[in-house]
Amino acid sequence: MGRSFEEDPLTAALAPPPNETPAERDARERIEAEAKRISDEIDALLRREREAEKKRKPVKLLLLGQSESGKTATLKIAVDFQLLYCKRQWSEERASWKCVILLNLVRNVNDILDILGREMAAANPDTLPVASSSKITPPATAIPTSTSSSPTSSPLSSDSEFEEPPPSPNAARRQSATVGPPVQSNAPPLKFKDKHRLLRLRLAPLRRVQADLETRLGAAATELYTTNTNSAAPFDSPGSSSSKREKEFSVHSTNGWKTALERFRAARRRSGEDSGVLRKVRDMEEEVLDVIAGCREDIRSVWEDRVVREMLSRRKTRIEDSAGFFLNDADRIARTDYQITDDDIIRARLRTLGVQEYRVTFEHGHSAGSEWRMYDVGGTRSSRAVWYSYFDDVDAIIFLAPVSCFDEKLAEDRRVNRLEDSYMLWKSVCSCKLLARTQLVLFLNKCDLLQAKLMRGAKIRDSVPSFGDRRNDVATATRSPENSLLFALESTADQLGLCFQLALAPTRRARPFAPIQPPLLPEGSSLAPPPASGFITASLLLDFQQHFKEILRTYSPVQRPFYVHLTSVIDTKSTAVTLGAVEESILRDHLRRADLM
Ligand SMILES: Nc1nc2c(ncn2[C@@H]2O[C@H](COP(=O)(O)OP(=O)(O)OP(=O)(O)O)[C@@H](O)[C@H]2O)c(=O)[nH]1
Ligand SMILES: [Mg+2]
Repeated sequence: MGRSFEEDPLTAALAPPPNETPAERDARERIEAEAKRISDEIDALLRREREAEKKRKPVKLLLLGQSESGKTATLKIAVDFQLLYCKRQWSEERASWKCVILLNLVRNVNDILDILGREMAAANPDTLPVASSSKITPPATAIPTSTSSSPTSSPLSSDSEFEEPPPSPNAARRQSATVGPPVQSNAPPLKFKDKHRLLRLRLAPLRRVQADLETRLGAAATELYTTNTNSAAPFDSPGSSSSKREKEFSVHSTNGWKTALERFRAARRRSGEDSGVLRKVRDMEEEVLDVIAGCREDIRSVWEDRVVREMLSRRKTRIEDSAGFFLNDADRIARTDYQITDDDIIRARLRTLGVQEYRVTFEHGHSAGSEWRMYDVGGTRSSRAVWYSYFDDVDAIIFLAPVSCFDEKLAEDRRVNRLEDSYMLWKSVCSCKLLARTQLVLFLNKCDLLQAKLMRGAKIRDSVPSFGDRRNDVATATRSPENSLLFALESTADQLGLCFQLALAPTRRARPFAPIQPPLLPEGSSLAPPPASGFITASLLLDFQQHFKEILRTYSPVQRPFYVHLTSVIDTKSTAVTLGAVEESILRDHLRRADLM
């Protein structure tokens, strides 16, 4: 039974005094209002402190996916375009990317020269190997062959320098991985001329440039072409197989491409100190640039040569789709005054070894005040064993699946289709109990390359058995009016580099991931179907999405939303928009999790 008003001492104490005059009441109410204001302020302060406390716990984000899926490219954009805080750290690093870009360019050229050499030898065995007594004038400068070579001797001072060194063992492996066998066809034989022989001679110094740059940059500079790991995701059972499995590299936050670049910087510093004493050895980067700049015209000639293009096309070799392709930019890059651009850095290819950690404190936007820890991992099969140790307490994973690779094999295991590998890896991530409450964000990446590939007539059903009878043709894309609209939307969005979020609803519904800029449909456009290639791409992307979504739904220990984005990560502007949306969503989840704790 409750107490009466008269009996409750608190109520009695708070009640206005009896016989209160209007002036006394005004004064009392003013005091009470002021007390309430102060109390509200204290409440707000406490709320802010609680929020800040939640934010103080770092947001942990992992980038996962197979090798060459675009993890490091995504991280570069996150750092360079989103996280202004570490601009300075980044700008220090960006200069070092120059040598990576030069290596990428030189490698493009040497890959072509290797094929050219073999084709010429096959076409006319008498002309090769190249005679050392050739009188061809080489490019004006070259770099020392190795750190042990005498700084005073000119690398081009003897005739033997005109001999083409055989491809390095790694180059040979690279060849077998990236270049198919000569295609038997009824086409007339290719007509190689003296010009091709001269080009091979004049570009021969680039082999040494490549070898030197690879030596300086270390293991990250070379791709991995074999592995003793057969499993897509050796982190599945950490207690057994993965912990015992031989690891490619140890886990170390300073390992990998940062280390590779630092090695290069250190070499540069040492070279600078030496030159202060003897002035015999010029700065490595300048020397590399001198050689490459001396080869500029020849690089252009070989890349624009009709016979060379025909040769590559007959072998179905698409150097332009390979990671770190810079031949179309050779005119701009092969100059002594080459100025590196942001775009070059995003497109540069350097393999990640081990795990790279980035710690960033946001100064602006939704995450202002919160610390983010981002981990970029090596994606080759033998690197995956170390991933598991980073799964604990992770807020979100951005999983990159390169969809253009549906007809390619893993470089490190030529028996495995790259798309199938992504499916297996995604399945392992989805089913991992430690990640049961982690937000998974899927990037179906390399949509630009997928579009280009489909326009050239590639067929997915020929390459991906798990795709069954689904067909990547226009009829499939137009199977229902509802889907037509969706395909049109997605196809258009795809062309704009926009993104979609699909909920785990039974019906297929796509909605734009806010905030989206530019608008979903460009001004003046309608929902009229885009060209057939757009339909094909959209159809395939939907099938890819559906497959990934089914895996998530089937194997997740706890049901969770399916977040998917269609990306061409090298399109920096739209990727920055996507990352903004992802950041907001991850932060929201992070704060919600903190509330539950
Ligand atoms: N055309 C195109 N190229 C891309 C895209 N995403 C990444 N790349 C390029 O693909 C290459 C490989 O990307 P990386 O970011 O190095 O791949 P990674 O996943 O970090 O690979 P690992 O470090 O070996 O695990 C780079 O040259 C990128 O510039 C894309 O959407 N389109
Ligand atoms: Mg990487």
